[in-house]
Amino acid sequence: MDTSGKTITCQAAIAWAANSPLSLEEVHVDPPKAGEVRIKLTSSGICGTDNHVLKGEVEVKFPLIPGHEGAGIVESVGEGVSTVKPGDKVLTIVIPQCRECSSCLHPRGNFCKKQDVLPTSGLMMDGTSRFTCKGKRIYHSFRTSTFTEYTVVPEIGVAKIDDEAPMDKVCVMSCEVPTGYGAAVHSTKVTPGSTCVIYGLGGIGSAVVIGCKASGASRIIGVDINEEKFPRAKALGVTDCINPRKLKMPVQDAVVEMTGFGVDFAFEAVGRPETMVAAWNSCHVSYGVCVIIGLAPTNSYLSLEAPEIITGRIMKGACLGDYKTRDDIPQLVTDYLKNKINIDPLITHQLPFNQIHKAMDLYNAGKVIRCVLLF
Ligand SMILES: NC(=O)c1ccc[n+]([C@@H]2O[C@H](COP(=O)([O-])OP(=O)(O)OC[C@H]3O[C@@H](n4cnc5c(N)ncnc54)[C@H](O)[C@@H]3O)[C@@H](O)[C@H]2O)c1
Ligand SMILES: [Zn+2]
Ligand SMILES: [Zn+2]
Repeated sequence: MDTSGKTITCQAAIAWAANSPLSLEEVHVDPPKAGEVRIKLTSSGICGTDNHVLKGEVEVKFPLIPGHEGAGIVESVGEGVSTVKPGDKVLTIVIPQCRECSSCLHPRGNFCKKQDVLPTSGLMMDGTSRFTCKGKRIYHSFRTSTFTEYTVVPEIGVAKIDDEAPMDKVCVMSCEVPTGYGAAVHSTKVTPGSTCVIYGLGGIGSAVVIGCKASGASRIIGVDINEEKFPRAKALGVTDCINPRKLKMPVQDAVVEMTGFGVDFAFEAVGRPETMVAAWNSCHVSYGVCVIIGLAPTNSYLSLEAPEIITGRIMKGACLGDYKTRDDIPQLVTDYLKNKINIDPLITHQLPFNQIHKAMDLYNAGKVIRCVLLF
């Protein structure tokens, strides 16, 4: 049946408020307007950022359809869309690439001015929503919203990928892999023989480990308060695992002691100010590089010892591995198809979309690296 130009009625998970269970509802998805693309989702990961949204830690508007780490097939396109067509395999990307703003035009910039993360409006670029449920407007999540059978996203946030891509797995290429692997191999360029520490061994931290290992790091220290994460982290290349709650000293002091002088590269993949400060203080004071990946709660601040800043250490934030998203992420997918990156260990669970409650329970119990929802 040709659905283009028509409203589609389908199933979606709605968060009606912060800290309330997701509710599976029948929603109406409007056709894409000019510059927009409607996508039939095939898979979506559940990322730590979705958890921050659901817990009300980052400021968003409710009710909303969460989810951003999506893969799917283009169903229809709005006026003027030229880079994708119905039937194309695509990923939804949180940080778009408009190719026109100051970030996109800079050789290193990737935080496109047309993003809707910091701050978030919950609306498409024309200030309206494409979702309704029970007569109510439902907000978008970072202009992605992937916990739904169909979504509408801006063309500038759609990456067209290889026709051969396995659509049940490749959703993690939308966020987890570029963010974690990219932070190590692209944002920071971890050097062979270097020492690294990763705070948080969830989905993103595990992808950082893969990147550090691929770059030839000689020592990779993993820090997590959930020791169930340790066996998988070791299988990916972590050489030493630390549980800060079992230490008699601050975790950063333990890392400095273990390495003699502090690490070459520290990554924060938790999203809390205290682990960001710990990552900073784990670095070699002169040449260490601290990369902040975790998304801290809205209105939180870092407190650093100001005199210590002159010693030479670098602190850097990174979103989606600093990649030019629409240009570079499809290339990562092709590298996966050519067996240059192995993303399979990052997906520990797959469940049908209508079992999203079970998937959230597994996530909240700390059992998964990534659980992928299948449509
Ligand atoms: N910058 C980006 O582009 C980007 C992209 C995706 C996700 N993120 C952020 O990265 C962070 C991690 O996301 P994820 O998907 O890996 O989440 P996750 O829930 O899979 O992993 C988080 C891990 O941190 C651990 N943890 C919690 N408190 C800790 C502490 N005090 N010390 C050490 N470990 C602790 C948890 O046990 C868990 O293993 C989130 O803040 C998320 O918002 C950023
Ligand atoms: Zn994400
Ligand atoms: Zn831009």
